[in-house]
Amino acid sequence: MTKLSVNINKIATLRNARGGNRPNVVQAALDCERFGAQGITVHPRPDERHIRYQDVYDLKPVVTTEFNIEGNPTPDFIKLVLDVKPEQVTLVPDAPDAITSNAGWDTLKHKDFLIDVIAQFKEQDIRTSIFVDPIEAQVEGAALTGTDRIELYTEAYAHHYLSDREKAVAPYARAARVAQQVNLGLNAGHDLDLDNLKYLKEKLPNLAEVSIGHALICDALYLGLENTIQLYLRQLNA
Ligand SMILES: CC(=O)[C@@H](O)[C@H](O)COP(=O)(O)O
Ligand SMILES: NCC(=O)COP(=O)(O)O
Repeated sequence: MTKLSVNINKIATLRNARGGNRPNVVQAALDCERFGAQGITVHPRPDERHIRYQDVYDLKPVVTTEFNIEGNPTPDFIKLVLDVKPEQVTLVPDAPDAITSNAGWDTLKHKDFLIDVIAQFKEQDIRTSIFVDPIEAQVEGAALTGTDRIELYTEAYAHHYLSDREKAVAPYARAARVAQQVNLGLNAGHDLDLDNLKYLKEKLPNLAEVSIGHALICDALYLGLENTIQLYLRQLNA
């Protein structure tokens, strides 16, 4: 089974556009769970333009599914995660001014840094995942950091899916096989949507979890949140 974790950053973006508390991010997380989501993902950034650090503290006591916090492990982020103790932390090497995440870790170059940070989280029984491009050497490098899982960065897959889905998925299928060989759990995310999700899931049999935000929240504007979550779950479980 592949779990669906809903990334609620875009709910926070909408709220922040006006100030105030509409839509209510905590209520939205609870509703996502009520509608079938098996996890809630947040990705706080240093400028707090989406999810704020306070949201993360507010969400922890109420989220009853898997809570996944994503972000670049700056000292502030590490403190937040160690305070909140989510089920999973996903390390993403995004620059503070990047519009969204745009690359995976170089696990070979940053091996010592990742080993140190991952050890801090694992000491507190927080499952770790690191965001990587679908490159076999990077997956092997990830295994040397002590992480429990990797999250494959699926932007390239999503981008090329409509023109040639077989070619688009090939590096991901290879990376997934390497992950299995080196005993790493497998997550995936970025730009996944109702069109491209089912095929990815078919080609990556060991896919444990996807985190989806942007497209899912856009779909919910037209289809409603409950219906949308059900449609995504159907793509994963067809
Ligand atoms: C790691 C990743 O791909 C997501 O966390 C993504 O960066 C979040 O989406 P936003 O950039 O839209 O907040
Ligand atoms: N880890 C990926 C994620 O949380 C959501 O990415 P996106 O669906 O907003 O592109």
